[in-house]
Amino acid sequence: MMFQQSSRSLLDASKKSSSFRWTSSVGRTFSSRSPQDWVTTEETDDPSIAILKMNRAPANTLSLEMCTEISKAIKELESNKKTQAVILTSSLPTIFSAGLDLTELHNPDKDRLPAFWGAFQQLYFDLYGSRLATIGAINGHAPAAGCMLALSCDYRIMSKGNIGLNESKLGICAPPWLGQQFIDTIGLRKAELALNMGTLFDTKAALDIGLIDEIVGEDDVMDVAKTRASQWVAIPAPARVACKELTRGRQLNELKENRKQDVDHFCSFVNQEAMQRNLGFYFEQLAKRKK
Ligand SMILES: CCCCCC/C=C\CC(=O)SCCNC(=O)CCNC(=O)[C@H](O)C(C)(C)COP(=O)(O)OP(=O)(O)OC[C@H]1O[C@@H](n2cnc3c(N)ncnc32)[C@H](O)[C@@H]1OP(=O)(O)O
Repeated sequence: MMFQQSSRSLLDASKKSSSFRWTSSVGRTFSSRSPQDWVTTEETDDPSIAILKMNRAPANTLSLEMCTEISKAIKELESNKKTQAVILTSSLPTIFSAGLDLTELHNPDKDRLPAFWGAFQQLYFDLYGSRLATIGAINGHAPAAGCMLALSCDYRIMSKGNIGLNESKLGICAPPWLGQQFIDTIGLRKAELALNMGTLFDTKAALDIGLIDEIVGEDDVMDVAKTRASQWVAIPAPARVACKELTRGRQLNELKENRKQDVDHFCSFVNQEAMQRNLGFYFEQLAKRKK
């Protein structure tokens, strides 16, 4: 049953014909429903627990609009006093989120690039710093910025796919605040190895390294997520929020104070010729992989 939505319901969306088409910088055409349909919220039988689903086929990649829609949905859920927990998941069969939309990074629109990075920063603030208990129901691949979404949750369950920060394989490095989330979660030495090698972990390895908290069967993901959400909601909210402030406040404030420098650094880094060559090569390989 749908309730307070970031926009229209999935049912409404399915009645609409495809309304969004664009051509990527390597000439592939994407088509999708409009951005308002990329994120939907649903209620559960417990009014304190909501579900936030990412529905941006084919890979739930994070474009400027996708980041904005997820942020908007979190804010809308937070504005309802009854809501205490959100389960973040994907409606796609094998992908949680494939990370940043590479069409934003490759041959970028120079005016749009800072706004894009600002929206990604904002998503980090909204999810990592949410007053809600956040349960990541990771039901597919979660590389790079997809892993950021997972790391920003309070508790992570995963059924299938690979997860990690593979940026080095693209010739780039995760920003300091994302790297820090990774270090804070799995520890410095393991993060150092994984960041350098661009390692993506399967569920077993991710559990072993502490990147996820639990492996669950594919059919059990939502049931387990709801059970875990109930356990988090059972903790008095002020204590829960204070614990989050204790463990995440410093990192959030650090980026808040350095937002502009972080945007500038990102834009100049991405605009370098060598970076564009690396990204173009990686993107081409991705497109060719299936063929
Ligand atoms: C200071 C500098 C800071 C830099 C910023 C650092 C922060 C974050 C960086 C990122 O997030 S960069 C993105 C990293 N993501 C990846 O490397 C994942 C790439 N994708 C894959 O490996 C695979 O798609 C998958 C996730 C393993 C799924 O594989 P599957 O075989 O199931 O699906 P595909 O056919 O490969 O994909 C479907 C469709 O989506 C397109 N696509 C996938 N990922 C992206 C992406 N990140 N951006 C844009 N498009 C993507 C893929 O090409 C396919 O397109 P079509 O061929 O169907 O047109």
